[in-house]
Amino acid sequence: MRTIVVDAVSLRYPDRDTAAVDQVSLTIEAGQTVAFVGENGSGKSTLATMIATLRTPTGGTIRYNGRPTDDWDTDALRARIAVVTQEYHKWPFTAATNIAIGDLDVGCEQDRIEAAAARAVAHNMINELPHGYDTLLDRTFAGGQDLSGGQWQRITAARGFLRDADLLIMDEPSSALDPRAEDALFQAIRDRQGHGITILITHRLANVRHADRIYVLHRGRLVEAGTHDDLLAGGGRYAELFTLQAAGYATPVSLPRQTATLG
Ligand SMILES: Nc1ncnc2c1ncn2[C@@H]1O[C@H](COP(=O)(O)OP(=O)(O)OP(=O)(O)O)[C@@H](O)[C@H]1O
Repeated sequence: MRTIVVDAVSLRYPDRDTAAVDQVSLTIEAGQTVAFVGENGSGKSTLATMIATLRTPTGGTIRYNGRPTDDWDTDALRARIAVVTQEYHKWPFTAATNIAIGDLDVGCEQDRIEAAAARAVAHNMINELPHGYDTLLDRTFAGGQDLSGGQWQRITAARGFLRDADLLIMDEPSSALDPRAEDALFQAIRDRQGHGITILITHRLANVRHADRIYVLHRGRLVEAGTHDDLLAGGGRYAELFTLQAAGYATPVSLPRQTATLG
């Protein structure tokens, strides 16, 4: 994929008075990692799902390599796109099948599944399950096992890496991950930089510093765009949100002087 052009794209949900995404224009070049940031409800996921061809804009056009999405064979286009969201499905199949679920029609070798799991910090965790990759991830079956939220999120991220897609969209991929897993996942996302296009949506702004371009959305509109350094220097909304979050981490932790008495 050489370019994705988003040209004055809008989307208004049928039951809403205002547009969730309002006349947004941006261009993503081959190999770029870009981030969509902004407060809750600012339109990040809606914009990403339109770019992933999962929703149709109510205004404007999206072009892949210069051709509007309508001119593409939808299945062929979607086969080049992988989307990881917070709302994942838990399939009552093995760990391996849960990772390969979107690509079963093309067949997946075990080593590819394991490589994707490793990038998603899931490989060791799966190996520790009673039957490794063959463990059934559903407790209602004999020998089956459920996973924690963070473990499921790793399986979901592995689904995204498996396809080695031209475009990978990661929408809050780390909300349930522990700090070590989160750091490793974002390193794997950074490793794509210069190869495929990655769109990253996250509220943890420390993780978007390396993005080639950061797009800031507010009430559906694109209000700022630039690198982390550009946006910090600009002193706008991104700088405000980043500084607010960084201050939370910089504050020294003061332990309470007295231990609360239980009972
Ligand atoms: N299926 C839907 N039907 C109606 N309105 C929706 C739907 N999905 C989202 N919205 C509305 O569209 C707006 C943008 O939502 P969206 O999920 O794109 O924001 P977001 O920036 O991704 O938010 P968050 O940070 O909370 O994930 C919000 O006002 C939301 O309430």
